[in-house]
Formats: sequence, structure tokens, C-alpha cells
Amino acid sequence: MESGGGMEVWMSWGMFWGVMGAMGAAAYYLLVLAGAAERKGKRAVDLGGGSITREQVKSSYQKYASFFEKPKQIEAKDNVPNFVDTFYNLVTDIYEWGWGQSFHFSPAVPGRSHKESTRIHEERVVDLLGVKPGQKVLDVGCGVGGPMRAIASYSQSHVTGITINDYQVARARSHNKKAGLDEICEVVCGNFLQMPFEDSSFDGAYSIEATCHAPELKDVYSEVFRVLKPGHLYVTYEWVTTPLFRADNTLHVECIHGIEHGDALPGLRSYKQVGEIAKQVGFKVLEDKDLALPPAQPWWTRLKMGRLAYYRNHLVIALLSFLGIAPKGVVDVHEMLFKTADHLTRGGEMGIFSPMHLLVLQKPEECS
Ligand SMILES: C=C(CC[C@@H](C)[C@H]1CC[C@H]2C3=CC[C@H]4[C@H](C)[C@@H](O)CC[C@]4(C)[C@H]3CC[C@]12C)C(C)C
Ligand SMILES: C[S@@+](CC[C@H](N)C(=O)[O-])C[C@H]1O[C@@H](n2cnc3c(N)ncnc32)[C@H](O)[C@@H]1O
Repeated sequence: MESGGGMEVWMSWGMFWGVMGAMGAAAYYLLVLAGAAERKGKRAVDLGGGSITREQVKSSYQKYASFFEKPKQIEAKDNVPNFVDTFYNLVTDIYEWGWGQSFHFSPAVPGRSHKESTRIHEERVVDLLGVKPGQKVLDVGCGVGGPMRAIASYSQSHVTGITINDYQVARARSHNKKAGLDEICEVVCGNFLQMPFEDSSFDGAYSIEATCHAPELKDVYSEVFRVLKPGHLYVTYEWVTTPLFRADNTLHVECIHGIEHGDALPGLRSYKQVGEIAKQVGFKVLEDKDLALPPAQPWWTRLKMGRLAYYRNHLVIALLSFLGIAPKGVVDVHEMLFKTADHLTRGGEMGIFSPMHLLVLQKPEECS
């Protein structure tokens, strides 16, 4: 009897430590190892609220969400840069953790990884701009500088990036230094609607999925026009609705509103509008086409394939938040991203939305 009882105790202790060990390993995997698209970059335990204090994350998220309540504050033009800055405080860490240092989409390239496809989409900008080593290039809305580093090392040009978010400036500078590119990559905190640069001072300019945040596209295009040297080029990848979008189709409208809500957009423009605005500003339009159209492979497959990982990420974030490691509001922010991933995927599948409408624009030579 006694020895049987001893055996039971021994077995239950064994099971206890076994379960504890398994839980510890699972927690280590979830919290430390898993989920980082860039393994050496952000880790789940480092997720924060950008320049916002931990305590303010929840209220900042609520403030962000309230912009879309009626009457929509997002419609007041002057509020937009501030609202976009708040958005990037909330999402920058999650983007880096779950996507990488390039905050944009790219067409899937058969046989290539996401990282390689991203790089190909970025290097295409250099090929289109035709910039030479040592020339000065402007990155309009640079994020944490993934594209800037790829473009600078591919072209050996000097790239200056501008972003409204000072947390991104710090992240981008730190990444530039780590990559040994800080001599040719510079980052400035500022508003691309009023840029702190001299007239006609850049040999080339580009924007990747950034100008969609401008309340008036003509304001940012006019600024790029001003700072670009005459005869030189501006390449932009625009978020637009495509010719398949129907304003009288409820499904389409809901999908586009979902994209606007989860991505801090004051209102998506149509593919037609972007080219027209460029012309109004004075640019010569050299190319105007949707890079998402076949034969390009779908850009949204990466988003769709990630679904399982997003559930795991949600679990990790909820756990970290419960343990007081991640700020409370991060769960809400992640949920918002979760929903927007769905809207973006549906927009891609229905063919009503593109995040890569290409414009190659030239400032006329006679403009001095
Ligand atoms: C150009 C913009 C951003 C484009 C993309 C970089 C981001 C758009 C949606 C983001 C994401 C959605 C789902 C997230 C997921 C739930 C999370 O677990 C991990 C991060 C995501 C994959 C996240 C990553 C970045 C996006 C793909 C806009 C804002 C103009
Ligand atoms: C989706 S991110 C893209 C970043 C980068 N182009 C990339 O592909 O990684 C959009 C960027 O535009 C910047 N942005 C939005 N509105 C801005 C404004 N008014 N002035 C300066 N930057 C702005 C954001 O801060 C962010 O860095």
C-alpha cells in the first residue's frame, strides 16, 4: 500500500514538473522566439506604444478610433497629420515585429521569399528613377527605413527620409547605424505637406505607400515638385481604388471603409484621381499603371497566409498584456490590425483596391 502511495506521489510530482516544463517552453517560444518576421529585430516582449507612454496607449487608441465616429474628425484636414502620428505610435512596433522593416506590400515573386519580393519592389524604384551614386534622393514617408536602406545600398545614392513620427525616426536611425548605412541614409522628423528642404534640391524622389495619408494629395505632390530639380523624376506607389470599384456596391464600400479605418486614411482616392492630381501640380506623367495587375502575382497572399500566425500573435499579446509586460491598449490595436488584414485581403481578391498603383512623374526641364 505504502509503496504504491509513494509511487503515486512520485508520479504526480513528475507530471507536475513535466507540465510546468512544457508550459515554460511554450511561454518561451511564444513570448521570445515566435512571431518575429525579422528575428533579430523586434521581439514580442518589446512591444510598446512608440513615443506614447505605456499608460496612454489605451486612451490614444480610443482617441484614434473616435476619429472615425460621426461627425468624422478625420474630415478636418488639419487634424490628419496628428492623427497619423498617433496611429504610427500605436502600430510601429507591431509592424516591425510581425512584418519587418519595410511597411509596404509587394507582388509575390514565384520562387522568392517575402523578403526577396519586398527588395525587388524597392529596387524597382531605383531602376525607374535612374539615380546615380552620390546623387541626393528623397524618401517621402520613410517609416523605419526598410526601403531607404535597400535603395541606398542598391544605388549608392544619398537618401534622406522624412516621417511625421519621431519614434520611427529613432528606429530608422538605429537600423541605419546597425546596417552601416548611416553615412548615406539620413532621417528627418517632419510633415511631408510642408517639407523642411530647399527648392530644387533633390535629384530624385519616391514614396512607397505613404502619400495615401495626405488629406489632399495635391499638397504633398506640390511639395515634392518644389524640392525636386527640374527634369528629375518622382516615383510613387499609391494606394487607390481600381476601375472595378463600384460606389453603389455595399460590399465594396464596406471593404474600403474597413481599409481606411485600420490604416489611418483620410479617404482612399481612385486610380484616375492620382494621375490627374499629378498633372494639375505640373508633373509630366511618364507612367501610370497598376503593378498589382497580372502577370504580377497577388500581393495579398502573404497577408492571407499569415492568418494562423496572427491568432498566435493575438494570444501572445493578450498574455503579455495580462502579465503587465505589454501596455494594455496593445490588444485593441492588434485586433484592429487583424480586421484590416481581412479588409485588405478582400480588397485584393475582389480586385477593387491596389496598394501599388505606379506613377513615374517628371518635373519639366523648363521649370526653374
Ligand atoms: C502602407 C500601410 C501599411 C501596409 C502594411 C505594412 C500593413 C497593413 C496591415 C498590417 C498588418 C496587418 C495584420 C497584422 C497582424 C494581425 C499582426 O499579428 C502582425 C502584423 C500584421 C501582419 C500587420 C503588419 C503590417 C501590415 C501588413 C498603410 C498603413 C498606409
Ligand atoms: C505605411 S508607412 C510606409 C513607410 C515606408 N515608405 C515603407 O514602405 O516602409 C507610411 C509612412 O508615411 C509617413 N507619413 C504619413 N503622413 C505623413 C506626413 N504628413 N508627413 C510625413 N510623413 C508622413 C508615416 O509616418 C509612415 O512613415
